[in-house]
Amino acid sequence: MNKALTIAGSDSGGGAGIQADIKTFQELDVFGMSAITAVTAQNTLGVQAVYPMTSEAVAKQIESIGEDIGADAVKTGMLFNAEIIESVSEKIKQYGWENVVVDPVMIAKGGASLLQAEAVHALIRHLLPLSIVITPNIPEAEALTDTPIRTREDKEEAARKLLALGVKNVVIKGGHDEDPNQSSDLFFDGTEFVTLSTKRIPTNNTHGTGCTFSAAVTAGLANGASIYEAVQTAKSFIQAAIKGQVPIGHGHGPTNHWAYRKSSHKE
Ligand SMILES: Nc1ncnc2c1ncn2[C@@H]1O[C@H](COP(=O)(O)OP(=O)(O)O)[C@@H](O)[C@H]1O
Ligand SMILES: Cc1ncc(COP(=O)(O)OP(=O)(O)O)c(N)n1
Repeated sequence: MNKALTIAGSDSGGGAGIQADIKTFQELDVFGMSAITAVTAQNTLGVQAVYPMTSEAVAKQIESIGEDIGADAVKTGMLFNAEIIESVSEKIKQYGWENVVVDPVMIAKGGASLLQAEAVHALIRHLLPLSIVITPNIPEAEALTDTPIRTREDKEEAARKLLALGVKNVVIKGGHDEDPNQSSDLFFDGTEFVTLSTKRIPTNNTHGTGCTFSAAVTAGLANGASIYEAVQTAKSFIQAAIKGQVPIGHGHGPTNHWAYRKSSHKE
């Protein structure tokens, strides 16, 4: 039984955060566990409110997993503030977890802040060096590296800068790219750049794509895949999930977490 822990925020609308992560773990045959960092009141229209947990409450949830069940892979998502980042980093070190996927969540699609601006430094200093792979979108990669990203060369430069910060592997996700035809993610392991491209699906129902993608990478690692294999499967998983979109609510609907299992959506 392979087990994965997500340390992230709750999305009441069910499309992103803890809910997206646990659904993705389940679909990829991994037993999902959670440590909740914040409760968001959220739906397809946006984030209406954020209620952060105390760093003690977050640490305690992680201890409950670490002292008893253990985890084959761990993912972090919304961490909200520097205190939570520091206590999560301490606990990851305490339990010796190495398969750590950091999705450096900063801003939700509707513009709500999911990470305080002053916490970016804590993320870089404490958490990024503990990760096996990080999965920023383009604005997050720009914020972490202070590099504007417009071209492929800019992406490569940002990826190099992230490795210089102590990151071992990075996937810069391409959902925010301007290419109308392809959605291309750039993988870099310090040696080779690999582009993973799929057809861009014209839809507004992309709420939770980043969470779902990084959760699928985490599930792959929990199942014993290599980092690159886990990223490849995650790319197929998110493509199927966007293609099989769930048109609910009045804004950006969520992706379909069971679509990958249904072969008709696989590419
Ligand atoms: N419209 C789309 N069609 C196909 N793939 C997409 C689309 N939007 C995002 N993706 C993919 O979804 C994943 C998450 O990317 P992105 O949207 O950039 O993350 P985030 O939700 O963190 O902003 C990436 O693999 C990206 O290529
Ligand atoms: C609780 C919570 N965590 C993370 C996010 C961001 O999710 P993401 O996958 O980046 O998708 P969008 O919000 O950008 O659609 C979130 N919204 N809520």
